[in-house]
Amino acid sequence: MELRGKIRPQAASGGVAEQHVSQPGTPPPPPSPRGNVLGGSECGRELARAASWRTLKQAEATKRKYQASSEAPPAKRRSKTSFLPAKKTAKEAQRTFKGKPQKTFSPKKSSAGTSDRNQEQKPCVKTSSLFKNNPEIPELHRPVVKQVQEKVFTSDAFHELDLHPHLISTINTVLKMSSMTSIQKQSIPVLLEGRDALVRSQTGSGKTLAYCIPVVQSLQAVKAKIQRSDGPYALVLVPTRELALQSFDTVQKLLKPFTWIVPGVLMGGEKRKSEKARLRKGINILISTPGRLVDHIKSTGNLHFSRVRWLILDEADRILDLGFEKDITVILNAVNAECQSRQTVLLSATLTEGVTRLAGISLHNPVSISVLDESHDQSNPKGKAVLEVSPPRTSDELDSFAIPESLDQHVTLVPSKLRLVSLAAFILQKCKFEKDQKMIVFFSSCELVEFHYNLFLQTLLSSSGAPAPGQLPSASTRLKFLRLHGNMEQEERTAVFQEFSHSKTGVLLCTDVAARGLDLPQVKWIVQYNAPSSPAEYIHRIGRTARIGCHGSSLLILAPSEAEYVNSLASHKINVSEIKMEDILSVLTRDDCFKGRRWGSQKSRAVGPQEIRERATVLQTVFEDYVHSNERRVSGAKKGLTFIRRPRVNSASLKSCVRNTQVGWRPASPRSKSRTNTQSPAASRAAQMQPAPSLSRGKKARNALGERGKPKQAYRGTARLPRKFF
Ligand SMILES: Nc1ncnc2c1ncn2[C@@H]1O[C@H](COP(=O)(O)OP(=O)(O)OP(=O)(O)O)[C@@H](O)[C@H]1O
Repeated sequence: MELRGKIRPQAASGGVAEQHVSQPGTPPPPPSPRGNVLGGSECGRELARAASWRTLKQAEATKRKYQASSEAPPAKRRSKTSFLPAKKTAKEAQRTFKGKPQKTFSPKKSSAGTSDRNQEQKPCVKTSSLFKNNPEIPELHRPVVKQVQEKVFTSDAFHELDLHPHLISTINTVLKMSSMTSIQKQSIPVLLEGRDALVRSQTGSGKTLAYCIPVVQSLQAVKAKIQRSDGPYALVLVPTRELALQSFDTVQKLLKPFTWIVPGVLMGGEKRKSEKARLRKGINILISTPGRLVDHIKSTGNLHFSRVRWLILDEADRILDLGFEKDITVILNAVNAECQSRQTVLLSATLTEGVTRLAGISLHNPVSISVLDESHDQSNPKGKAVLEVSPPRTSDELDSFAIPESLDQHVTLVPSKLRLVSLAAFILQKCKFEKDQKMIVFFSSCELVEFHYNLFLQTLLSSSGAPAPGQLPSASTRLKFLRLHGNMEQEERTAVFQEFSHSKTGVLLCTDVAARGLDLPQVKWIVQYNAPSSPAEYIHRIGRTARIGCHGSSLLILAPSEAEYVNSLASHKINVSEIKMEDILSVLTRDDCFKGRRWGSQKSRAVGPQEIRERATVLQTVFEDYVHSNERRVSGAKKGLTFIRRPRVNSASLKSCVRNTQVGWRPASPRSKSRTNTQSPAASRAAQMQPAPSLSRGKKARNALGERGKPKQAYRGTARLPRKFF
């Protein structure tokens, strides 16, 4: 089976054509009409450099030369094992741009609709050379820090607590749990005493039951039996719809023996009318996303809070971060107006400044509950929970997050042009060549998820045994791709969430909509294709694996210029070990469909860096062909790359390095309104509309939302993105 790409494997080593390297005083060549829309998040100027600034003459001459010898053009290498060729000399760069005007190549010439034979006759001028002119990958000098660890399980059984026997038997028989986790053991008795609390423990340690059990225990004990028409006794606020469904499911199970208490869920994307009808009938434990609850507070006459005894904010720091403060204020005002005393509980694996601030608003004399290990807290040698009256912690403690012991964290430094093939190679390695792997890949925007989902679906995946045109010959029936983001219809979101939850394998491409709280069983790998917006988000993303004592791994993909991000993680006591990009790409040698032409006839040739480069280029070519085969795909790719979120970093130097690499099609100056010749028209318009980068979190971030919560303009400041982005 022939690949559809027009570049012949000879070009794989990257020697066919030269790329533009900016030299002082050298006029830039005209932009290619196509540009290279691939290459991951740091497309911007790097992407522009990667575009095909080549003359037809040069390409044809090179092709003739190597076709004659049926040899691949020689790759310039620094050393035998290096994947990154030496930088161009000034002379070489001059040779590239002096002389006749540069010609560019029409997208039509690369149309995927043309036959293979036609393609062979066309000049091999299509793909930018993947392995040339990449930034050097720095040595990663990561500081080794001692991570904060928590003990997950205790040997204490639920029946040791003073709970209703039916509740205990439901926990044992329906949830199939017998012993408590550390955070449950510490929280349940305190919450049953009626105290407000801040609960912090690592991801996947059982915080949901830590609040659900006390709520159910206390409500079933209310003397005059609760009536459905009484309305809410407990309000549970969560940041995402999927988490709302998940929490509702847990509450529903716990309520099995207490049928007179009615749980209910309200969330965006559902029909308001039917929610109103359910509210009218009565919901006693109400689980909701803040926005939808505010909707009902404003428009549903019969929503009363006079009986509210519990207010629970799960993932409380997220609720604050995403600009929900205004919603929370409306909710608190509505609740306070009708009920004077209630118990408030905030939970999160990352108790941050934000949560503490929120605690200042709504908690009364709160207890801080967390589980720390003995090494972290010398005054607590047995690793018992720490119960304190707030303000509870030093800033060092607040900045360090516990990570599950059985979670192996990795990082890899990959130049922008190689990000896509590296991601694809990693997915193939884990989910095609290894058995029963379930993986989540995080991207920074809905558009990026859509783009990669469609790309992988069309190129890596086969529904039947035989690959369709445009697919790799190795397209696998074993691979399964799913996607989840905030721009999907709710029905589809729910279906995907359920499918991935119940599936043993599969790759879920998603935004941070899946980063918080979701309990998706058997996930083995978490990949972060775009750096998270903060260390806290890093913790929550990787926390989708290694839950409740299971083993899991994570991989963070960074650009060479983002290497310092590893230090930023270390300052929060997060340890990552490096995987070399070469090792990720080397998986391509396990699949003969990536063979370049010259290796085809040499069966016993040893696998070396040159062959890996060649195979990576074959894969990249398939991707580029797919994208360039129609305008819609090109614009989809550009759209995806327009909204790149930068990681939230503390040091000024890191901020500037991230600014230079993370954002796509961004003018050099963040405030500049001029359109650079690397910008797409849409991106240019978006750049002109963007709010000042000084916009900060919360209230200001909401300015980017339209009336109905839709982004009304491109939002690319340093602030957190509005929640609609996820
Ligand atoms: N006592 C227990 N024994 C066994 N499994 C438990 C116990 N408590 C909770 N679990 C299971 O552990 C998993 C993680 O629980 P949960 O989702 O509540 O964690 P979490 O701390 O809220 O995580 P996150 O911080 O990611 O939201 C769930 O599958 C839950 O059913």
